Amino acid sequence: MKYQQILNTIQSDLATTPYAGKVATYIPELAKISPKKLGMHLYCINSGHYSFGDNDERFSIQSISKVFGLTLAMSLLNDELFKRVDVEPSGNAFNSLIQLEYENGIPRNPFINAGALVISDVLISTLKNPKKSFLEFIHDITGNTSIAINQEVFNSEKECSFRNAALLNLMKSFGNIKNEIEEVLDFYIYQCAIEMSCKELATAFMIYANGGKKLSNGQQIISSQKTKRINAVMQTCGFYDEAGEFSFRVGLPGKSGVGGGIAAIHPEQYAVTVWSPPLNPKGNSELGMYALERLTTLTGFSIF
Ligand SMILES: NC(=O)CC[C@H](N)C(=O)O
Repeated sequence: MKYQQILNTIQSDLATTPYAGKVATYIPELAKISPKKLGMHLYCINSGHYSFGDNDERFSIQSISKVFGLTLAMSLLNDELFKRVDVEPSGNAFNSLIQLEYENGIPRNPFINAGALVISDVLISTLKNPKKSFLEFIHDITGNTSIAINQEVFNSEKECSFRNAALLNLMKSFGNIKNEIEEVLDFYIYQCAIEMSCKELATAFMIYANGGKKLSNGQQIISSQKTKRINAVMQTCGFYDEAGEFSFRVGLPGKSGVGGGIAAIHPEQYAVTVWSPPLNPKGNSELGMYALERLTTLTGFSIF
């Protein structure tokens, strides 16, 4: 089967697949999104773009932004970064506080909230204007300068980020947050409030499939050695306490967000994104995971 045919098959499979997932409500603004939204975009190195559904509609990327934060931090710093955040799967929920207490404020990995908050802290210490640099980084890797944050989602999360504030306070008590808690929280929530479509996200994630280089012009955004490491962390930690299940069913490095998006890559082959807002109990898009499982099954193409 050709790729577009495979995507069409997945689209019709999904239309009849029952789901139990629920749209995220703990950020009130996200609760307004229709659970019926569904889009998928496959961007192949050799043969270009394939898609279906709402693949051009922008949604809140939420925790998918953690991959961009890590990339930016790794492009600015070397191994000293990993003294402040580890690279082990957590086996816990994305916003859990538990391990931090007995692991001296060092988060398990950069893709749980605690780890992404440390990365935000590092970026604030390193960059003059972190919000601007973060957005410019996304503009650069997508070639699209219209990508921006959704102000309502930003305001909405700011009003209810008690848990992230708790994580920051706990880590600061261990000396692992250097800047003001309010400033780190504000920058972290800003990243999460960025909106991108499946197509834009697949274009951004192409750098991880393409050895750290932009496909459009060959520009090296991050070294191939660092790209290997980012992909390894996506494989082992991209889905919180469901990282094993995602590897088992899909077999690709990837990252999810509570906006219902998932971005994944196959090194040297493709970047793929899917958006379906209803989340399973672990906070990952239920139909999104199923769509990607179908993709690697129908193409016979996973990293395993
Ligand atoms: N898993 C996610 O997408 C969580 C991101 C969200 N902004 C939070 O901090 O709770």
